[in-house]
Amino acid sequence: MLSLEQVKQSLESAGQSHILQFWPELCEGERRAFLRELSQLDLKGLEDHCEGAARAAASPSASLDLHIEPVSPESIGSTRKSDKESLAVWENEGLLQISENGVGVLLLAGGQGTRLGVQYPKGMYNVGLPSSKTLYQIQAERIHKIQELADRKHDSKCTVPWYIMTSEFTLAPTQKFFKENNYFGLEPSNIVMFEQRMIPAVTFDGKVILQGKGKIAMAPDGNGGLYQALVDNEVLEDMKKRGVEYLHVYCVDNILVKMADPVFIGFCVSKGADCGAKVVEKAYPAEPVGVVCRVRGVSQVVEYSEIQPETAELRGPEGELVYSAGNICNHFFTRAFLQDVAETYKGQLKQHVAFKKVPFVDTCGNQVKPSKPNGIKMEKFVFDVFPFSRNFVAFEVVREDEFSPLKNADGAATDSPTTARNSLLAQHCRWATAAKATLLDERGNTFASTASVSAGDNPPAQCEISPLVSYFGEGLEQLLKGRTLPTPLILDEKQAKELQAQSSCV
Ligand SMILES: CC(=O)N[C@H]1[C@@H](OP(=O)(O)OP(=O)(O)OC[C@H]2O[C@@H](n3ccc(=O)[nH]c3=O)[C@H](O)[C@@H]2O)O[C@H](CO)[C@@H](O)[C@@H]1O
Repeated sequence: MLSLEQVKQSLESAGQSHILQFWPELCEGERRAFLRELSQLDLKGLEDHCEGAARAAASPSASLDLHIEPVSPESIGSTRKSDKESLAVWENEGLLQISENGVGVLLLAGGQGTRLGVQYPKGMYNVGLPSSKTLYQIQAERIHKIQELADRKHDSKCTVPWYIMTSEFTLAPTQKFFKENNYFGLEPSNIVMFEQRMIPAVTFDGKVILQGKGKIAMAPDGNGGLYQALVDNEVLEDMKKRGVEYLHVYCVDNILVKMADPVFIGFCVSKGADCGAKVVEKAYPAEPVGVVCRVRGVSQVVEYSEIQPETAELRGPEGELVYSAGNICNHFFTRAFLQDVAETYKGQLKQHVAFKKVPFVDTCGNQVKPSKPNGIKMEKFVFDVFPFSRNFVAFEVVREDEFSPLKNADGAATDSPTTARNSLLAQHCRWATAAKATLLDERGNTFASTASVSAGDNPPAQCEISPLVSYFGEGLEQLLKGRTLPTPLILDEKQAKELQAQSSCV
């Protein structure tokens, strides 16, 4: 820990002496805690950070819209447009890589979930499924299942390690939650949690904001903080030790996420890609998803907060959106590419500016909750490494099968707990129907399968299939074919065993 004198000098030379203005009022314990916090700050980089933020506030970066063009449809792989044989080849390739311990998954879970409005990590959220499973549990069970599918196919005993990037806000509660839930049956040594860095929020004129008299307003450095965090926590070394060559990076809130999706992994590997992104067709111009496109000829994502509405609304001759490749925050990276980023490109990542309402103490020491933005948070984005890729590929998937994010609290028309729950249940109904089962509602009427995702729609049948039973709908016909099943139905491992036993008796 630095001395008060050392910290004082550094703050003075960075033009930030106001940070210690309430020092005389702090008690001994508060002083110690504050000094510890300040010692951990990158005091050398503080001046640059504050000046950069002030510059960005004064002249927001020019829009990229003048230089963007869509990715050509031929350069996007697609589950919808590919024949069954190609899909099977990719799936086999992916399962092979998984069976050889070559694939890991990395969860971005450092965000604060402000829009959802909960005080705990989003992964702990229960969207109200019949099983009451949380997002973390669903994801853990998908890892279990994909390991099992790869093992069964290749007679292996593989591991898909789960890397979880957290932040100061989410690390402790996530660790506690996993421990309390016995790591959802996964081997704890195969779950690697690590923390991303935090950076100070700054006023428009470049002064660090004090959240309390002895506390700086800090925020995680964006999901692009991943690359620094990989270095800080020696994650690439851990991957190397385990033989992990391919990483599937994904965000916490998509209830339909296919962890280590063998089709996606296999597609990227067979194309020799070092970097890839799954996309879905955008639902409407203002949908809050980034778009995969080309800027000055180079593939990248333009974030929804940075594209001009006129550009987002552009339509082609058939009425389709010109910029329709919606980023679902599911990325593929080779370890070699991540190593290059860590060694060469990490420092070149763009800083994105977000204007936020940051609670602060005013000069008289009063706590203020601003009603309009008063501060700047600088963030890096995970996809900003795409331009450094030598072979970037995009892969289009079907929204109903793969994308239903939880962003907003209930009451919102989209991306809420209700829409997430309905998307999963609707998918499971489709699987059950495809496996030739008939589902009955409480009055004994037959349910039609649906792709419902809108909050206003009728809820689909309460049919939930545990990921431990089926990962993408496989293996259900032998359990369900020809059966008429009442709902609510939770098809978990126990029930699957019973159905299996009944089928073998027939
Ligand atoms: C920058 C980015 O990726 N934007 C994507 C993100 O937007 P969106 O704005 O929805 O991104 P979120 O703020 O939800 O963050 C995405 C993920 O990153 C994590 N996180 C966020 C901030 C942070 O400092 N650390 C951290 O780990 C979150 O926990 C979450 O898992 O998801 C959308 C799809 O749902 C995409 O269309 C957007 O292009």
